[in-house]
Amino acid sequence: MSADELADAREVCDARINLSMATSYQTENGDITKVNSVERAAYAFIPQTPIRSTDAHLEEFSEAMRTVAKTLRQVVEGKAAAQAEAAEWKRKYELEVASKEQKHHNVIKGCSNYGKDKLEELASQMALETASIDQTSCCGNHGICSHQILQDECPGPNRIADEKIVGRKAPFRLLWGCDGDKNDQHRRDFVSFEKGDIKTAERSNKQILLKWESPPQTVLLVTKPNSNSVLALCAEMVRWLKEHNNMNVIVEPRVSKELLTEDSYFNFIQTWNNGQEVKALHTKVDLIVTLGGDGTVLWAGSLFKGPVPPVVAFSLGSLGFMTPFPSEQYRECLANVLKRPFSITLRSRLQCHVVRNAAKNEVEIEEPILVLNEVTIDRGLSSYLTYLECYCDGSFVTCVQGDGLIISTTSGSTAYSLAAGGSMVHPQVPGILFTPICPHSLSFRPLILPEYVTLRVQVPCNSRGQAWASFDGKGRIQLGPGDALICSISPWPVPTACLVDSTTDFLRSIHEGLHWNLRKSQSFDGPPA
Ligand SMILES: NC(=O)c1ccc[n+]([C@@H]2O[C@H](COP(=O)([O-])OP(=O)(O)OC[C@H]3O[C@@H](n4cnc5c(N)ncnc54)[C@H](O)[C@@H]3O)[C@@H](O)[C@H]2O)c1
Ligand SMILES: Nc1ncnc2c1ncn2[C@@H]1O[C@H](COP(=O)(O)OP(=O)(O)OP(=O)(O)O)[C@@H](O)[C@H]1O
Repeated sequence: MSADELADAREVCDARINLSMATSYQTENGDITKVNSVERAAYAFIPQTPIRSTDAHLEEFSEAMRTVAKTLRQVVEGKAAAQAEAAEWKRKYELEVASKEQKHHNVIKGCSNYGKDKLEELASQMALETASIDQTSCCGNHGICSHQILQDECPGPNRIADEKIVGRKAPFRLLWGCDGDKNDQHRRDFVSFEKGDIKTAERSNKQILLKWESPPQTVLLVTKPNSNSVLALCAEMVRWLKEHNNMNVIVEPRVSKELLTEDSYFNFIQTWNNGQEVKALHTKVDLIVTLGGDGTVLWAGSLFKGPVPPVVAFSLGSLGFMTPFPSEQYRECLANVLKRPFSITLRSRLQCHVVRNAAKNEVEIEEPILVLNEVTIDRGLSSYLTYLECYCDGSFVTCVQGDGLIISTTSGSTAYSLAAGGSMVHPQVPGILFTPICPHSLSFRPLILPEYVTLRVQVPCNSRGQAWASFDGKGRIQLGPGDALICSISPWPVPTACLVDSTTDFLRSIHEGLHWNLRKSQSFDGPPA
């Protein structure tokens, strides 16, 4: 070895000694700065020494092996602990099952020895005890309590201990939003949660039938104007109702005049002279008969701001989506409706309020406007985009920028909303349709919201223009910046008589009225599938 080689070897040794000292220093004191300066010196030397590189790899390898060994040891120890714990839980569970069986046996034995009086006494004690056990839990006062059912165990001396076992599931109750406490029985029809298992009511046939308890006596006839054929049929029907059924007939003032001009025979018909009498109509009318198209049904509904008597709609229009009865067979149809039970569709209506300057909370209290089809908020004659802010129960829904918005009932889903791209919805489905008109957006799909929400459509204060609200295509009202329209489902539906039943009539209307999904069938002699 030359003198130079010897000097190099010494430097290597010195550096290795420094490094190991520095490492132990780090372990003992954790002084990172010092270690780093030593490491820097060491690593500066490493490229020059193949010995250092091999040592470092060996150190890393042994460290890795130590880590693997440690992990394996932990796994083995953990598995053993888990097995021991599982065995302990199994033992406890078996003990509990055995003890429960024994107690249950005792209770049944106890029960069979009790007389009826004793059982009643125990049951009432049980109710008292339960009330005192948990004063905060609900027992039907605010909703349906699941633990009302959990308490249905056979009473006996071990009742409280039993309850602990029977009531393993935490009792809970379902509460019903803002309506609070009323009408639990009605709600049980929709959802039950016996023993804490939430279950919806069985889907039986929910077709509603109307059965007269005493014969109907008064008919209101509503007819499409400006039609001689309708007036002729009206006159014929009035005669038949009077002569064959001895019924009182009420018609609109316009129709009364027309009939009396034709023949003084119609002196017996009744009509009204003012709005007060219209308001009282629902107290006198047993049945409404309409002669016309869908517009006449809408018109008849609009005469009733509260309850609506059942409507029998004869078809004398072109589409007749809501007019299932054929006018040529009016005698048979009316005879059936007057004497036998018949199916009805409860068509929900929207009640709409216009609120002026809603931003300042200046609420204008007026009678709501009721619509059977829809309320439309559009740009009217304005050439600007309508800009509308929409809220659902106080939550922001969206801003409409386009020609407008349709808020529709499910009955109205086949009218304007359908033309604007909304879904067709069976009229008995409880919902409100939210359908934009020509939105200037690629992603504005129509929505269907639950029937219990309240919608608020507001023209923002900084809107460039006005908007217009119209109700079943009529009665336009201007909405200025800051004004709002508020709508929700009215408690007063329009009950319409069905020719067959709600579903059959609906499907017949979309097939025959709208030619829904009409397509020539593919011939069978094409290429194999
Ligand atoms: N682009 C459109 O489709 C459009 C535009 C404006 C109004 N309308 C609808 O017209 C209704 C007013 O009806 P009208 O007879 O007084 O006016 P109308 O005489 O202009 O008739 C409108 C058409 O809509 C049909 N229609 C009405 N209600 C329907 C329903 N629930 N289901 C299926 N079709 C229905 C009618 O049979 C008629 O063919 C409004 O409530 C609105 O829904 C539709
Ligand atoms: N009793 C009424 N008084 C005033 N207007 C009515 C009355 N009945 C219907 N109308 C109006 O007359 C218009 C036409 O009525 P309707 O839709 O019933 O007939 P139609 O247009 O011939 O039928 P279809 O719409 O099926 O073609 C509607 O705008 C409706 O509002």
